[in-house]
Amino acid sequence: MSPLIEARGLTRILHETVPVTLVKDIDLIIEEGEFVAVTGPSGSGKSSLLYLLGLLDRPTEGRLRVRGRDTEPMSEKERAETRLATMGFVFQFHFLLPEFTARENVEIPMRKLARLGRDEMRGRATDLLSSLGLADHLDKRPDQLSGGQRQRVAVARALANDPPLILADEPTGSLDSRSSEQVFAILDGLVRERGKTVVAVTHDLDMAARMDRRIHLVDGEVSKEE
Ligand SMILES: Nc1ncnc2c1ncn2[C@@H]1O[C@H](COP(=O)(O)OP(=O)(O)OP(=O)(O)O)[C@@H](O)[C@H]1O
Repeated sequence: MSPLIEARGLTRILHETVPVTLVKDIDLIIEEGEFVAVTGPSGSGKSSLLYLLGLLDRPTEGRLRVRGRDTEPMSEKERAETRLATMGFVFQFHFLLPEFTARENVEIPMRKLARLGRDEMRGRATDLLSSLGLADHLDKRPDQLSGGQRQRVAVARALANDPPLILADEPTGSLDSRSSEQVFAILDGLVRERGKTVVAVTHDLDMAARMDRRIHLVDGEVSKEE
């Protein structure tokens, strides 16, 4: 079976007045069921790499395959469809829509994929939120939830379409240690119990040490993999 993600020579250069290299010549294979940390100093290209893997940005050189499919010839529409069906995103700041409830925020990606009927979407959002300990908060808006609860809603939203891959950018970066531990345990459980693949950017080296593999970036290049 093809790896979930296969990057070869992945490079992203911004062509400003002076060219800025965000990531350079990255070779990376991510198999299903792995929990992978992306670490490195501030400005080393961690988020840029995650955006490329998540088809939110296009490389200027190199190749990226998702489940064996070359992403280069894909149209924007195909990229968006691949993203919706294959990936869920969790960012440092939850980016929930403030005017919608927790349940509605989880339903939104399902509506975009349009695979399920209304009742099924509602049922699935309820189940996902309940499985993350939020059964009593389904109808609350983000401003009525704590930081840790909001981030759990964001995880539920990332799982809305049951994607094999979760890409997380500092998912615990804005949380206190107890909420961080909860969110980490949820991500870990997704890998261990539900066979998901999680790639998480983190500054937290203790957390990275508990993942399966670490990719360390310096100046946009992989300096160490362990
Ligand atoms: N739009 C842009 N214009 C100019 N420089 C940029 C732009 N986006 C990113 N950069 C630069 O590219 C480099 C990589 O940025 P990136 O956000 O990927 O790093 P990071 O490792 O995720 O950093 P942090 O840990 O601080 O979030 C940084 O030096 C950043 O300043």
